[in-house]
Amino acid sequence: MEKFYPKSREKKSSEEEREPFTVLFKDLGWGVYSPDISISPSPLYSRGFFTSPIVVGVATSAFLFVADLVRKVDFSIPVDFIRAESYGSSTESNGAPIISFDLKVDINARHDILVEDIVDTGHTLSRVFKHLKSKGASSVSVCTFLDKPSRRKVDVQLVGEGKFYRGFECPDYFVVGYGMDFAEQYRNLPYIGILKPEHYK
Ligand SMILES: O=P(O)(O)OC[C@H]1O[C@H](OP(=O)(O)OP(=O)(O)O)[C@H](O)[C@@H]1O
Repeated sequence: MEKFYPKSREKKSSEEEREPFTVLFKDLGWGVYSPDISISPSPLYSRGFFTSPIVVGVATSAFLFVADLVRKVDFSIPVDFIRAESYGSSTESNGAPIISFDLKVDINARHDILVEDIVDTGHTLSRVFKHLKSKGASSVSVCTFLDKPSRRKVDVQLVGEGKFYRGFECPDYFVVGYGMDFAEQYRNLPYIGILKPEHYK
């Protein structure tokens, strides 16, 4: 199998050989995030009319990216989580995610920034968008750490003036770490790895 290593590393150690994953993105510091990802207060803020957008993290996998992202915002911003379940312990989406955990904050007439770890088939995003729209969101933007456009099955229809921000395009491998799991394992890896197929096939 083709393996992804940072260009600077030519040889893998025997320890890496034993790991169930190969490293895809290692240094997840803010510096490597796309400069496209920025959250700025509206110009009305200075006139006292500013209403902050609401950060909506998609649980569970986005929890680390949400934590890193909001700590880079230098004004008060509400944060809430929603859960849309589409994968069990399998590596394939079942194509029909359900909202199994809903927001606490009122998003009616507010601008939302939906924060995801990865957009794959687009089913989860599509379902959550529909839900946020039904709750009266004025607009919904997406901020995803990884984007796997090669696997997209449904078009991402942004809500209102919403925009699509992404950190990295992800090759078509099953990735774990930085919040992402396989059967609830590996979420706490401080980097992103490609799970070796022999561990899930
Ligand atoms: O674009 P899609 O094909 O819908 O896949 C993307 C979704 O799948 C993952 O969540 P998952 O359902 O695995 O739940 P988790 O966040 O609890 O791990 C990921 O966090 C996204 O929310």
